[in-house]
Order: sequence, then C-alpha cells, then structure tokens
Amino acid sequence: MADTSIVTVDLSPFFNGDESGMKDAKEVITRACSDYGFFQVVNHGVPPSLMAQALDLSKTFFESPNEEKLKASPGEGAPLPAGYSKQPDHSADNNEYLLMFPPASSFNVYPNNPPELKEVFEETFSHLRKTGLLVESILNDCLGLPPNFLKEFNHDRSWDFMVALRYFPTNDVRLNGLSAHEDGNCVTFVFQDDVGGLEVLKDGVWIPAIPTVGSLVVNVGDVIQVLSNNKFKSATHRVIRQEVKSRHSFAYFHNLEGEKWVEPLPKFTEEIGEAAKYRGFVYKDYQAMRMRNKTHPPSDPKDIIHITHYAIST
Ligand SMILES: O=C(O)CCC(=O)C(=O)O
Ligand SMILES: [Fe+2]
Repeated sequence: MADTSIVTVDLSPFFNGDESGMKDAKEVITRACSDYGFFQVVNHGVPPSLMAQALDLSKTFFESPNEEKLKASPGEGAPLPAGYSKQPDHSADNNEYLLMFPPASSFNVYPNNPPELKEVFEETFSHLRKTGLLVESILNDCLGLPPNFLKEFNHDRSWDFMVALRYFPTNDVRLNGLSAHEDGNCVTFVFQDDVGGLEVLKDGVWIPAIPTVGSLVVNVGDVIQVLSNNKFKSATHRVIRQEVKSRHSFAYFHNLEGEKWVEPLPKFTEEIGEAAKYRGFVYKDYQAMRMRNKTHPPSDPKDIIHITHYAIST
C-alpha cells in the first residue's frame, strides 16, 4: 500500500550539535525532497506559542468588517501586493490574505487593528527567516553542494515574504480554496489552525497534511527544483475548503532576490553528463508572471504559467 503519511523531522539536533541526529535527519529530508518535496518539522526554532498568537490575531483581523480590512490595501510599486487582498471573484481560489515583506520593508501595509498584529507578525517573520536559513543550509548539504553555497547564492533577504491566509467556508460544491500548484520560490513553510485542508500530491494521490500543533510544513519550491535539475522536487499542493468553518494559515516564502539568474547548476548537469532540463531566467520575470496568474487568472487553466514555461523539451 502507498505510504500516505507525511514524514516529520525533529530539527533539535541542529540546535544542540548532535552529529548522528543531524545525519539521520538529512537522510530523511533527502528522501522526502527527492520523492515529492514535502515534509514537516518540529523543534524548528519558531516558538509554538508565537505561531498560535499570530493565527489568533490574523483570525481577528479577517473577521473585521470589509471596510476595515480594505484600509490595509496594498500601495503601489512593490513586487507583490503587500497588505490586504482578496482573490478576485472570478478566481478559482477562495481566500483572502495579508502579505508582508521583511519587517523593515517600506512596502508593508499593516492594519491598525488588532493593535498587536504588527509586532507579533514581525516577530513571527523574524523567527521564520532564521528557520528558513537553517532549512536552506540543510538542503544545501542534502544536495551535496559546497558548504554555504545556497546561502551565498541567495544572500539577499529582501524578497522573502509571509502571507496570513483565510479560506472561506463552503456549503456548496466549490471546494477549492487554493488550486493545485507548486511554489515559485526556494522553500516554503506553512502553519495552520486545526481545521485542515492542505494536501500534497504523492505518486498521484492527494495526501492531507493533518494539522499538528507547533509543527511547520515544509515544501521545496521551483528555484531548488531548477537549480538541482529536478533532483529535488517542487511539491504540488492545494487547499480544500471545509464546511462551516473558515481555515486560517500562514505561509512563509524563503525567496530569491529578483535580479538573480536561475538555471540548473553544473553539478547536476555537465559535471554528471546530464542535459539541463530548464533554460535560465531572471527570477523576477518568473515571479511577475506568477503574480499575474493570481491577479488576472486566465479563463483557461492551461494558460496558467508554471515552471514548465522554462522547461527544455527533449
Ligand atoms: O494555506 C496553506 O496551507 C498553503 C498556502 C500555499 O500553498 C501558498 O500560499 O502557496
Ligand atoms: Fe503553495
């Protein structure tokens, strides 16, 4: 029978220097990333009480009247709409969200209420960024790259972003909360309330990421898939809406700076006699196309841009 559970990795060895624990964790992560790019972590450095507080505050915000929420609408000029947005009515997705760049970013637009939201979201962001660096360094080693290669390649943290999401409850057949997709960035963390609905595709089967208090769901994104020439997979995932209850979650995107050139690394191509599976691209061009998928969803789903846009057909 297919294995239908999502593996959970304890990251405490990376904080207490337990060498054999680190080795075991890297083996499990390498397998999960090679298979389908998805796993969960515990003891990851983000305080569970802070995650719970951030979820509570986002819930209070999303429950406030529309005119209040719209006061936090995005300003002009940011690479992504920082602030409050709702999916357009004709979108297949049924959610609203509050997006922020790193705490110091001038693009950020915060609601005034609840008053603690800004501070708690900023603190949550800072913790997630640290864990992002840790997981990136683990993936670096799992891929067999030179020490700190990914950290140096991806040294500019200004394009990282975090989204608080609320999925509307459904009482009809429109179950979709967020359509099946892969993330465009390097690596994503998700934490969620107890409602559930996040699912990952493994060997053609949708597997639920059952909410577990304090854990972070990790998924590999397109940048790592392209750099590794498909050695590590960008996880295909989606969110199904539930009856009666709204679902709340946070997604943190450990991202890449927009001007970066992305292409399969020589270690995974010419050095091993393999053809590159993607042509190179400037990251911000890809991110802009993906944002257009969201703000102006094409009527035909086959016109949605995925990483296959850059795939070299053989
Ligand atoms: O809300 C979730 O659980 C997942 C969000 C997600 O996949 C995304 O924003 O890319
Ligand atoms: Fe995603």
